[in-house]
Amino acid sequence: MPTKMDRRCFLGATCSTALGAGAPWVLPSTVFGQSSPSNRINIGVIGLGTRGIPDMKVFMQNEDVQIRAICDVNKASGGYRDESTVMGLEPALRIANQYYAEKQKSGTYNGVFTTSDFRDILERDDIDAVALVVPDHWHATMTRMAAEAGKDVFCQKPLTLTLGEGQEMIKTVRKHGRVLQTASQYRSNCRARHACELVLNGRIGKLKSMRVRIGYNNKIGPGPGWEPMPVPNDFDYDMWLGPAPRAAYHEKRCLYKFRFNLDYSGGQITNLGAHAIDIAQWGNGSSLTGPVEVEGIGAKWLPDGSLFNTALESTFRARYANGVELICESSGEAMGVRFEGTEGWIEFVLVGGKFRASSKSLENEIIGLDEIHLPVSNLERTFDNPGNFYADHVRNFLDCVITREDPLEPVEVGHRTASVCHLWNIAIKNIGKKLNWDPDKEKFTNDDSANSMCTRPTHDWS
Ligand SMILES: NC(=O)C1=CN([C@@H]2O[C@H](COP(=O)(O)OP(=O)(O)OC[C@H]3O[C@@H](n4cnc5c(N)ncnc54)[C@H](OP(=O)(O)O)[C@@H]3O)[C@@H](O)[C@H]2O)C=CC1
Ligand SMILES: O=C1CO[C@H](CO)[C@@H](O)[C@@H]1O
Repeated sequence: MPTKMDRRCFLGATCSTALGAGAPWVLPSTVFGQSSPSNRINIGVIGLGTRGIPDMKVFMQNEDVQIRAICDVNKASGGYRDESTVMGLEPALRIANQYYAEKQKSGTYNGVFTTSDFRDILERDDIDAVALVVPDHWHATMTRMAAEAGKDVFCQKPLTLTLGEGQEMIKTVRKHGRVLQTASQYRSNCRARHACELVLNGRIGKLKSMRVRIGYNNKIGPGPGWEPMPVPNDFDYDMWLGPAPRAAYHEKRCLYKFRFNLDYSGGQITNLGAHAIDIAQWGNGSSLTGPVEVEGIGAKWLPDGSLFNTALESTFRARYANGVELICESSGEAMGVRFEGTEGWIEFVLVGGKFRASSKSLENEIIGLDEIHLPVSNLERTFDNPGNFYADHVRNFLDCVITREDPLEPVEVGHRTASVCHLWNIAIKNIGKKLNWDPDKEKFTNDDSANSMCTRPTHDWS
């Protein structure tokens, strides 16, 4: 007999109508029999930095996965988020070879293909899917090319660099019948899902507002007058820049810090907003749409000419067609989302995965069979033990590669989450203006200059 919490997760899985996300159909991995090599899902990992090496390990630990190929423009260096850890192509290759050598008990393994040009991976017939763990300015281009090459895609968040990229990605992924999972892994967290199901089922009355907190910039960049640095040996800087504008090299432009330059990312607004706003969108039932009005309340930047040009901190407000208000701000408190309703509140703190609510009994609340249930990636998880939900999110992708169902965060949903982050960035460049946003047409209806910020020219890198 399932416990209360077991039962809730179980119901969530089986009754899912997947508000804003395709219903998952989780196939047991026994479908692969002995996981014979011919039945394995062959993966290429592109980008082996701060997140890429951990992602490769998560994929590798699935019995039915074979890492066939890896790609990075950097052979090896330190200076990523954890400055002293050496990452890049060579350390990743050592990790993969050692893993497979130990598994085969042969002592050696040399079966992983390496390259600094991701197109070499896309043209291989033996690759089923790619994990794109590269800076944000590459996500759209690599997704499009991977889909055209017939590969399924696990793409890191934020799915896009600009608002304009999303529809093209959706079109290409759907045209080629590919599975795409956005790596906003909190949708695989049992507590985040419970919070959203409670909100969607009216347990805090009518939802009035959502308060999102994200962190401040966590790195320091050089100020005005910074001096370019020589491009390191064994680093293909042109291929790192790719579709972004040409720019003089500085180590703080790359290696994790790309987040703080608008040519490659959107600062913490897109970096962390892609997690926290994703959960707000889920709980509001707006995963496939967006707000109708947005407003920048305040922002601080570094002096002009600094290498880092994303907002240091900011506050943003938006309103949805259902009347719900979204208030987002930079904060020293742990990243979180607080849903406030007419009869109570619920908060999900992403860092540490904590659930808080106006009433303790909400933790144990059961969602009935005839109520709204959100999709689940791992039926075993319970509220008391959300487990390794990142691994569950990856597994959900792999299951969908087999079943051809949509995963928890398909391309449309990843695009809409990223869009709210981009609206935040555009709004804080237009402080004092209330911008009306048409989420169907994906256009501002009262400001042409804001519309011009939805797309950017790209460099012809090929
Ligand atoms: N879901 C999550 O929790 C997390 C998601 N992320 C996301 O992952 C992505 C990567 O971030 P992160 O790992 O921190 O960044 P890093 O800079 O640490 O790593 C990115 C890697 O990709 C390499 N790279 C860049 N361009 C190319 C290219 N054209 N072909 C092959 N490799 C390339 C980089 O090379 P080089 O070493 O030379 O810079 C680097 O090794 C981001 O979109 C980020 O938002 C990151 C952390 C957590
Ligand atoms: O997605 C992410 C999760 O958290 C990290 C910070 O701790 C981010 O930098 C990263 O991009």
